Amino acid sequence: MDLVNHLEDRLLFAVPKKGRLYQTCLNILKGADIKFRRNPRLDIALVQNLPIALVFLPAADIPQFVGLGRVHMGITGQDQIAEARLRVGEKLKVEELLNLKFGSCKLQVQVPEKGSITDVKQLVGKRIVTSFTHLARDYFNNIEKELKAEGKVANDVETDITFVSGSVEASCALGIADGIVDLVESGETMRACGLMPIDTVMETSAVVVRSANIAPSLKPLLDRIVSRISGFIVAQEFVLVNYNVPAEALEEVIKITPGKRTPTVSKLTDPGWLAVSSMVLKKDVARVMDELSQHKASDILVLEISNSRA
Ligand SMILES: Nc1ncnc2c1ncn2[C@@H]1O[C@H](COP(=O)(O)OP(=O)(O)OP(=O)(O)O)[C@@H](O)[C@H]1O
Ligand SMILES: O=P(O)(O)OC[C@H]1O[C@H](OP(=O)(O)OP(=O)(O)O)[C@H](O)[C@@H]1O
Repeated sequence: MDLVNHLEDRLLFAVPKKGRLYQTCLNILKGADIKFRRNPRLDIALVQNLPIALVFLPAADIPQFVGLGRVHMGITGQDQIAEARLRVGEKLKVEELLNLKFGSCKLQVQVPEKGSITDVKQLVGKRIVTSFTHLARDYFNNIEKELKAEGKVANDVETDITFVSGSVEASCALGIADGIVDLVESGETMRACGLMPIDTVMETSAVVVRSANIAPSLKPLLDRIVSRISGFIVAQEFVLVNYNVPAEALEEVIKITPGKRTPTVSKLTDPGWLAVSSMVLKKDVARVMDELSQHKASDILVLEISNSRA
């Protein structure tokens, strides 16, 4: 099929084609009932049940495609957006719509654990290797400016920033860098390479973005997709906790499970008892169950939420 001739009037949605964000993005598309079949050789896939075309791109390129209006919306990291803003400048019109709360990590300045550098100021005038050259340049410009104003370094000193596209952590060991600027999540890669963090340039997570100049006719569909994705993300974050409680304990247990908006309280056939149903953050569920038990709640059930809508 000649895909290009099928793109007109479709909402173009950019999705990372590989890397850390890829699999979760596929889960999100499924959760939003966006059905497609992708020919592995093609980076464009027509959605079967909605007038959307998915465009599979490197996460680093998505801000530029969205920000210059070549695709209408996308998913990428805030780090990539910040880098693209510095690279492209004012022409980049990209708007963050929704934080997806995955792909969370920190962009950090790292140096060899066993070296003499312990402060970023010591890296001024030295060699930095990174995939985020614009963010690193901006970060070191500020430090250089400060040190120059204080007369602590000469005016012509400039930190050397070199681009590599991956395996940044190998740079110090290979003798091409005195420090690096790279992403850290668990810290395993950093530690395995004998590096330690000395500062954080920014924190990042994956977000849904849209182009600032999108045709009004596409806006309702874009809003519908964002609402579906948002519902799916909430469903991933929360569980539903149901339990029974003596009426006199209601006030106390509601403090433990206040819900996302408010809990549902229903009568039971036994007039002294009530049933409560409330959304609880997955990460808090064990503590919440312990506290409910201590406050006379019984028959506590935890149910997965497969999807939700605000
Ligand atoms: N370790 C990590 N933990 C969480 N999120 C990460 C991590 N590494 C990267 N990310 C996020 O994912 C985005 C894409 O990074 P990734 O390195 O996966 O991309 P890639 O270069 O396209 O893929 P690959 O490294 O496989 O070539 C980053 O910009 C960041 O927002
Ligand atoms: O703190 P950690 O949990 O170890 O994660 C950090 C690593 O993850 C990313 O790279 P990735 O593995 O995606 O590959 P890359 O180095 O080729 O970009 C990042 O660039 C770090 O190398």
